[in-house]
Amino acid sequence: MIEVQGLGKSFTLHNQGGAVIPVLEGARFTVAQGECVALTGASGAGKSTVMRILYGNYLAQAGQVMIGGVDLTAAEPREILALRRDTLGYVSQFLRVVPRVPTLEVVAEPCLAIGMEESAALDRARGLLARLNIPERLWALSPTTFSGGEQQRVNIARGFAHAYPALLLDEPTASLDPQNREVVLSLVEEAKAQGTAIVGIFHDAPARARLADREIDVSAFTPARAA
Ligand SMILES: Nc1ncnc2c1ncn2[C@@H]1O[C@H](COP(=O)(O)OP(=O)(O)OP(=O)(O)O)[C@@H](O)[C@H]1O
Repeated sequence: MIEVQGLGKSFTLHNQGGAVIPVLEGARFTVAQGECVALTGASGAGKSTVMRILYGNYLAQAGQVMIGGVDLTAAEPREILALRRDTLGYVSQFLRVVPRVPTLEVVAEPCLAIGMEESAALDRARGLLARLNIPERLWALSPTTFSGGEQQRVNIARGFAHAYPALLLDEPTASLDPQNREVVLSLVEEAKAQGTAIVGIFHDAPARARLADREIDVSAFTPARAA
């Protein structure tokens, strides 16, 4: 489902004399349907950079990233948007929403975007919000004023609304209480069971041990630095 080959990435700091920071070289891995792969490696090794390349936010200088038949290193912006709508989900700790849109619509939106009937999309959103313990009195309000933990849970509900074939998880259990952490772990397990290919960063080591079938240490892809 996800195939990374010969991936290379460096950053050029144009406002700092054009300094070049090489981060990845020759990165390669694959993630099959129903498999969860955890990215590991010390801080600064490049975990977030790999995730951003996989989501099409950063462009790689070398290599290929195939997700659901689309090569992200060569795709047009509209192809990336279509991939994100249909195939590739991303759950981070942080919610980014349009102000004034009610929570229920925020969560239902990915299902509406793929053409699901409105009543089914709203049912799905209600089910996820209830499961993630967002009080029903909040569903008609915009999540912009919610607490950090509530926003994180709304974001998770939105990320799991549509059963994406591929899913990127950036610390999905960070700062959750034990009960909601357990709900999120179950959602990830259900997605795996449905065949979703998952790449995640989990600083929560017990969560990583439970969910990940394999770990990939991205420091193996650090370019050899000239002495
Ligand atoms: N937009 C950017 N511009 C310049 N350098 C960047 C950029 N993004 C990442 N880097 C550099 O790439 C390297 C890898 O960073 P990255 O955030 O991917 O590491 P990480 O493994 O996710 O670290 P952490 O566990 O601390 O989040 C770092 O040296 C960082 O400074």
